Amino acid sequence: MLRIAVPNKGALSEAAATMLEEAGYRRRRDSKELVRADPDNDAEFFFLRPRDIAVYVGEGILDVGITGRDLLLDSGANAQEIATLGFGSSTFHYAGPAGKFTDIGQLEGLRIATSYPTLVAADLERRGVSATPVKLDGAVEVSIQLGVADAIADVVETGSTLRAAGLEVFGESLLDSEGVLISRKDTEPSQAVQVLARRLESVLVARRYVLMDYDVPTDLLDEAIKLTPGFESPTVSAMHDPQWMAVRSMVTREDSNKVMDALYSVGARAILVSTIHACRM
Ligand SMILES: Nc1ncnc2c1ncn2[C@@H]1O[C@H](COP(=O)(O)OP(=O)(O)OP(=O)(O)O)[C@@H](O)[C@H]1O
Ligand SMILES: O=P(O)(O)OC[C@H]1O[C@H](OP(=O)(O)OP(=O)(O)O)[C@H](O)[C@@H]1O
Ligand SMILES: [Mg+2]
Repeated sequence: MLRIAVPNKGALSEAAATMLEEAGYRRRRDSKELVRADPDNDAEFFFLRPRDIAVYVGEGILDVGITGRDLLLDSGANAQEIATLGFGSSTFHYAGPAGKFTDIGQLEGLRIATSYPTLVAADLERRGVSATPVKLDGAVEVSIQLGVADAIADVVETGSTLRAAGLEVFGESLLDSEGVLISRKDTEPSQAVQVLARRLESVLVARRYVLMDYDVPTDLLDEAIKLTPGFESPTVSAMHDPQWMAVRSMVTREDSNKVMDALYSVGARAILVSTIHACRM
């Protein structure tokens, strides 16, 4: 039985649940359910605080989990990233009152409020800056105004929380984070974990790519398939009329309209795009 840790709430929970559902796993019935059996997939889901997930996985209590890279690093848990999941992206930055700081070195001797004290302490040490992390659970943007800190270090997604508090980032970001699949460090992920990872990777591919079909005059085939090289190689099929060929290939969703325009210019016709419901690459 594969035991999987999933964020029970917060910024990662909805996207994680949707992705698992698309990967064929059972979704929980309501947001209060903390354990969900999925016998069809020989799996059991545990809905936990994302901050705690790395600890359960690092201890080997649960086999695999979904959390944020920033939370994984801050936990110091014995867990490793085995896949990136393409949601929950954020950056992690130092910030202070607008105009006050330009350089991380200016934090020497100051207090820095953060919900990620381990991450921040490690970053300061690496930079040789001696400052004091002040651990807060959240709403760290207001801590400067309340006099418990001189600067903050926090997750920045759109930047609107910082702006609303009259703060701005300074210095380089500490890290770029996103949702990740994690397993215990120094242990080869089991077959079942590898199947889960492959299913999740397939969801990303199915979201990112479309299937493109078109007909092209046989003498223009080589020119057309340069525009749609696909993964391994495009599928080229004969048509009833020998002057035409049919081509099928995967194209990134993002590029699909440009590719269709270019194919049309080359002479391709009946260009069709379909979504990929599921795949294994
Ligand atoms: N706008 C965002 N705010 C907070 N976390 C975000 C955001 N965008 C992405 N994340 C990521 O989500 C994870 C934090 O999830 P968590 O559930 O702890 O935060 P939260 O949504 O702030 O929940 P909480 O209600 O406990 O504050 C981190 O990996 C973080 O990088
Ligand atoms: O750059 P933004 O798009 O504004 O997002 C980042 C903000 O969102 C999160 O806070 P959250 O709303 O989770 O509240 P919290 O501080 O209590 O965790 C995070 O801690 C930042 O404060
Ligand atoms: Mg939060």
